[in-house]
Amino acid sequence: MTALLHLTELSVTYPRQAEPALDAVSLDIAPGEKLAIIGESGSGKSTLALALAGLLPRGARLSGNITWPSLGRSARAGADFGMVFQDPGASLNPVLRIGEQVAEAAQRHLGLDWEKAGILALELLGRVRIPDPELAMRAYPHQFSGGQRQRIAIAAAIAARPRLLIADEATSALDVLVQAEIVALFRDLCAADGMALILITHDIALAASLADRIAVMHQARLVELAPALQLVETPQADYTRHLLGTHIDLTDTPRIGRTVP
Ligand SMILES: Nc1ncnc2c1ncn2[C@@H]1O[C@H](COP(=O)(O)OP(=O)(O)OP(=O)(O)O)[C@@H](O)[C@H]1O
Repeated sequence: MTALLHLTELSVTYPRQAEPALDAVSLDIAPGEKLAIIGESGSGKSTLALALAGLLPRGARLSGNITWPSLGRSARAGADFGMVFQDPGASLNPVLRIGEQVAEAAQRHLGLDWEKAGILALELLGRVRIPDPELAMRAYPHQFSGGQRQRIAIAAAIAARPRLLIADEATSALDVLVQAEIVALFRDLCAADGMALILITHDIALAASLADRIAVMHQARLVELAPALQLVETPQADYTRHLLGTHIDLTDTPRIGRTVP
């Protein structure tokens, strides 16, 4: 199958830094694939996401290649890929009504008129299970809980039907129940729309329960990339074994549904 996204030897060095924050990372993502990227704080996960979204700060040096083989051209932010972050406040405008924010994404990227974009926004709010979408369209971000704001940010990010959603710690600030709902939403969106997902997380159990494959980052490098259960059950890299050993007790992780030998 033609890859959706292909990274070759991608490296990033931030201004005034001697060491790269991302060091020669190569990987493919298939259309519809759910890839989790795990690793300790500072290992380069967000840098990878920012690099492929074209959002690195000015002065950052990027080398290597990012191609989108199944698109046959470079990807457009918002249209071909969307992003959601840990803080939905980063992507929602506090003084714009929810309906306008979601409709604006549809209008801009799909070229819909306001009326059609509004109808789509209403449908999207229903799809991400915001209660009473009609009322929500006229409300402002502060009138919603953190979990609901994250759902709204997801609705805006998927308004243009992107081929890829990048979720950078998008569930880490939420309580466990709300987190599970957002994860179920990601799963539904990928299954229904064939959308691919890059899920950046510290939570190995979450990665193992949702992702098709898991990439492990350590000190700017990709140290292991394997199907999720294989990586959890038979990790190859010493660092992955260390991470699994220190961060979760897999014998006590019902979300994975298996135990490590
Ligand atoms: N704008 C920046 N300028 C300079 N250094 C940066 C910048 N952003 C990140 N870094 C550094 O790059 C390295 C990788 O950071 P990055 O945020 O990609 O890691 P991460 O794995 O996403 O961490 P976390 O899980 O804490 O978000 C770290 O050493 C970090 O301090």
